[in-house]
Amino acid sequence: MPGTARVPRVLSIAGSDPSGGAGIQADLKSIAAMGGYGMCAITALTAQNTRGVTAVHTPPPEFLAAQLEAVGSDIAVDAVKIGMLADAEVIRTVAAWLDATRPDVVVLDPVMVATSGDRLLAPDAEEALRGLLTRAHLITPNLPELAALLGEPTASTWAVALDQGTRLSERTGATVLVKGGHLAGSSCPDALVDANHPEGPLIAEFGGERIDTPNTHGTGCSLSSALATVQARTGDWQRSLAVAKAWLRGALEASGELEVGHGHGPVHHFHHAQASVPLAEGEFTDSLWEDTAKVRAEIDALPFIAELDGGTLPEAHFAYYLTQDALYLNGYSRVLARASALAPSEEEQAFWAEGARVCLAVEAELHRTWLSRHPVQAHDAAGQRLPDVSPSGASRGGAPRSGADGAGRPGPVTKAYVDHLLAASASGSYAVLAAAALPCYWIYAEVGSALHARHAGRPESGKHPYAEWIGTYADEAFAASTRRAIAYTDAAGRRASAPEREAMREAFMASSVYEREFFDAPRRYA
Ligand SMILES: Nc1ncnc2c1ncn2[C@@H]1O[C@H](COP(=O)(O)OP(=O)(O)OP(=O)(O)O)[C@@H](O)[C@H]1O
Ligand SMILES: Cc1ncc(COP(=O)(O)O)c(N)n1
Repeated sequence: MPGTARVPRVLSIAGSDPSGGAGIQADLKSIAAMGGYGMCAITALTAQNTRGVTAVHTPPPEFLAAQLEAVGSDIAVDAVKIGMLADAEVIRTVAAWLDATRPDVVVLDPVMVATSGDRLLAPDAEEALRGLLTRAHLITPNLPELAALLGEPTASTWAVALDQGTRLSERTGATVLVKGGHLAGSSCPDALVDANHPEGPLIAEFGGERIDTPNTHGTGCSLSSALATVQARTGDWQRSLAVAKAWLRGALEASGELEVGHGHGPVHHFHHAQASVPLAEGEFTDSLWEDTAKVRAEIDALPFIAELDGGTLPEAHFAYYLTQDALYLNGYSRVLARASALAPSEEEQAFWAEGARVCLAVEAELHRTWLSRHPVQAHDAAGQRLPDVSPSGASRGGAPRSGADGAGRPGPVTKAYVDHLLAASASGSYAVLAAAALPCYWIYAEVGSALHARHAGRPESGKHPYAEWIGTYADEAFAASTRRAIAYTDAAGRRASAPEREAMREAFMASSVYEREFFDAPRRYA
């Protein structure tokens, strides 16, 4: 019975296209894309590419019969898709096999002429092809093929096409998929026509806008084999077409990403699965890092970095930076504690918990040392120059802190950054939270080690007002933690679903932008 196979075993009986866009190559990709197990019996070999067909070789029909026998004698076939048949002998071979096996789902794409205009069926084989139509459950001709099968001129309007489809359905007893791909104009409708429906003739139309792309090589092959596969799962042509058509639309839209050939290129059969392609270790976080190249270049070019490096950073800016850093660390500590709570392994749980503890220790140390030497000015830069952005002047940690105690108030960047991290915590996704938390490790470590390396190479470094601070950037323990944070985020990314990976990408980018803003905040708000 059709409509029961979880992984439908689908046999394509069709020609080979070595350029991979049409024929059995397109069929196998489409069947796999729809969750089926693809098989193929090759009717003919073509030499073709996206520009056209240069040669066709049709092996002896006995060899096709041997392929069909080999598959059919061993494997249950849930659905069959038939494509290029080359000549009348091949058609007779396929007809005999269908009569002997009577598959539950037979989709016949009556391939006659390629998109390029090259013939794929001998002219004298058209009559034999008409004879095969009655053995199909669904026939999927394009408009010129529909007309040729009826011996009529090609329809130039959708109404005439539907009328022709109805008559072909009447004559063959099959359902006909009338395809609007060859119509002129901006719409590209399809319709399932069943003239023999027990409750009267049925025409189910599926509208669609034409996608502006030259990459239409193999659309008919792909749609028919996708339909055969989904039909084996659902047993319902309308539901199957809705799925296959939406998928094909995405494949046409994403076709430009493939950059295959110079003529009519193929569609992107696995566009929907691109984001869940298995990744090698480090590949995901490398791509996150690559995404933020521009933001990181902007950080390197900030006056704050050059002034810190050159020792010319105004002390008020440095004090503002330290104050905000302490406030940030308090919020960040809570975020890391949440990462610990969500972590999938004890090793990761302990890592983030230790990170949370270290943040509080560093915050306390900042107050004890640097902030006592570089106090925030009495007017509290963040609180005075800007409206207080935190309700009740509370720090991210929730403990009320006024400017008067010297701890300062979170500036707009600190607040926005920590709020973004807290939102990632609230998402409930460990992967998204790890991606949001990572730039604070990774970008800080990179900026710090570059600054430290530049500074250490200079002889006058001893007289530098920020030399001691820059010295803290050479912390090997922090570099090691950064490597572990990268590895855990990478592993989470490799496990993540496609939408979760996308959310990770967005979270990492947003945090990287906040890193840039954080370094620039003293100039703007101190
Ligand atoms: N530019 C396009 N935009 C949107 N849908 C399209 C476009 N071109 C073709 N299609 C869709 O692709 C499917 C195949 O249609 P088409 O009429 O091109 O068949 P075909 O000529 O048999 O295909 P092939 O190019 O493989 O020979 C149909 O569902 C059609 O609506
Ligand atoms: C082997 C083979 N089968 C079918 C087609 C039709 O596809 P299109 O019309 O998109 O060229 C083809 N070109 N090659």
